[in-house]
Amino acid sequence: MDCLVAGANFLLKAVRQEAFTYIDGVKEFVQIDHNDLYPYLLVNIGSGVSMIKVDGDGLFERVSGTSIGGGTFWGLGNLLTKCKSFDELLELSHRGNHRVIDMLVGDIYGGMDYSKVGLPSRAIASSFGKAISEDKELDDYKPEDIARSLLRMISNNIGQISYLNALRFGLKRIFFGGFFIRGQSYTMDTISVAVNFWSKGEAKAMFLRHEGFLGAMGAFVSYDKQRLDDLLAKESLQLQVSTSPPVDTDYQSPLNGESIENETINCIIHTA
Ligand SMILES: Nc1ncnc2c1ncn2[C@@H]1O[C@H](COP(=O)(O)OP(=O)(O)OP(=O)(O)O)[C@@H](O)[C@H]1O
Ligand SMILES: CC(C)(CO)[C@@H](O)C(=O)NCCC(=O)O
Repeated sequence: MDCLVAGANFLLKAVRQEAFTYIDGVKEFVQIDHNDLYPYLLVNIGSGVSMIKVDGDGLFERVSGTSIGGGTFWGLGNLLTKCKSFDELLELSHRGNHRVIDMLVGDIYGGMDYSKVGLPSRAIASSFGKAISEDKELDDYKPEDIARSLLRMISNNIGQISYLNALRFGLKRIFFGGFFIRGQSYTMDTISVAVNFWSKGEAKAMFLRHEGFLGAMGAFVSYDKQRLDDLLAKESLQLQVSTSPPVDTDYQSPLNGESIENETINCIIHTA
């Protein structure tokens, strides 16, 4: 966890366009003022989910978490859809319709909003709730609809718990990282919507371009920390970041092939 936090702190300080919001398919980079970074909530979505209040370099507390995370999506998705890989499950979820299985507020209130308590008709009243009210077996549902409901359920839940923890500690910023996100638009959109919904528009989810590599980056920078701190202080360090996948893996870039001006392939540290 030390490495995870060190990696997030380093990237947020060293990479010009590291954090971004993702709302309705629109990505907007957020300028981070190095002197006003802390405190923030770091939500790392790996197999499980850790929520960490970060107060400075090496200063952090794991304030919450949930076992319903990336491993749940992959594990339950595997059982329910029989897909063979995580990428196949994600791909399925892109094609699915969650309304087939999720019970919406409108399903309960005759297609209407439940305005009195601020719930729109399209809000999910109960994830997978329709599956109880119909005489259907698992095989009667399309794997893509199951995958979509599952992704939505898990992403919504993480977004909600994250916001409640930010509220609990008065944190203005929530950064989401971890290999579960993988720059996937639907995942990010759902988390953003959840944070927006539960905060009544007060908070915005922010994502990290190098979300899957926070721990590795932290381990790297912690190896010779004093030297890196000196270099950062002198601003003689440039980090060039990848917007393209490494050649020998099937890793999908968080930017889905998009490139950002003047930034190049691979994570290279120049010490000028
Ligand atoms: N190609 C992939 N194969 C398997 N899982 C993937 C893939 N891409 C993304 N994931 C997601 O990443 C999750 C694992 O993330 P990560 O490697 O960060 O977790 P971890 O280090 O095992 O978890 P934790 O932080 O709980 O210790 C998987 O559960 C899955 O949801
Ligand atoms: C157990 C760890 C910290 C391992 O990295 C992670 O998987 C996690 O945060 N799981 C969630 C545990 C919980 O808070 O219920």
